Amino acid sequence: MHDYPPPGAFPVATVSDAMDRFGVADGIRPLWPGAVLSGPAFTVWTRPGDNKGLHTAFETIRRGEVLVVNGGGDVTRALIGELVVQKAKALEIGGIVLDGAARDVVELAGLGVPVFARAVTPAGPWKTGPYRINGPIAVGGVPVGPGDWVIGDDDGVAVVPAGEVDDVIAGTRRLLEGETERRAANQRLVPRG
Ligand SMILES: O=C([O-])CC(=O)C(=O)O
Ligand SMILES: [Mg+2]
Repeated sequence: MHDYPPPGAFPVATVSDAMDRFGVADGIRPLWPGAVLSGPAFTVWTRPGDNKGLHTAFETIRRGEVLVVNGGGDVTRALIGELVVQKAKALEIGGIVLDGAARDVVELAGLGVPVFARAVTPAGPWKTGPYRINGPIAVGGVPVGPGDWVIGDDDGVAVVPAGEVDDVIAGTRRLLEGETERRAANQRLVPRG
């Protein structure tokens, strides 16, 4: 498993800027304020509204890995809730990103596992499959493969292809230096007239 920067080390917005502003999962939001994640993807492609594949993923997912689920963008069934996220916490995974929905949001915030999803609904999931584990998927229109770097913060989620991580981190650092200079210049502004 790759070692990627710790959660919150880099703003997702700037990392995306370093990929020519690509790589952002459209419409995927944190389910509680302040949630940050960073780690290698463990991917699941599931039938919309069905979480059997997620339970299978929990049999092999490793500490620090981020469970990334292509649920087809379905918002009518929650793929996870408190009980699933309790498993995620016990296994110390890096977090969960769903192109789908979740429920039990008050309890999720209390558990402190970073969870990002397209929607919230009280409707529970089906549990029959089919699903695919650790193959190429898409989340919010962005390709994700096993081991790609997934990062999330209050702005949303971005995915960096595993082979581009070093270049993107170097580019992000350069952009952050430029932003520091622009911030200082902004603070020197004074009103005219
Ligand atoms: O019933 C489910 O599979 C989803 C859920 O609410 C939980 O994990 O707590
Ligand atoms: Mg529940």
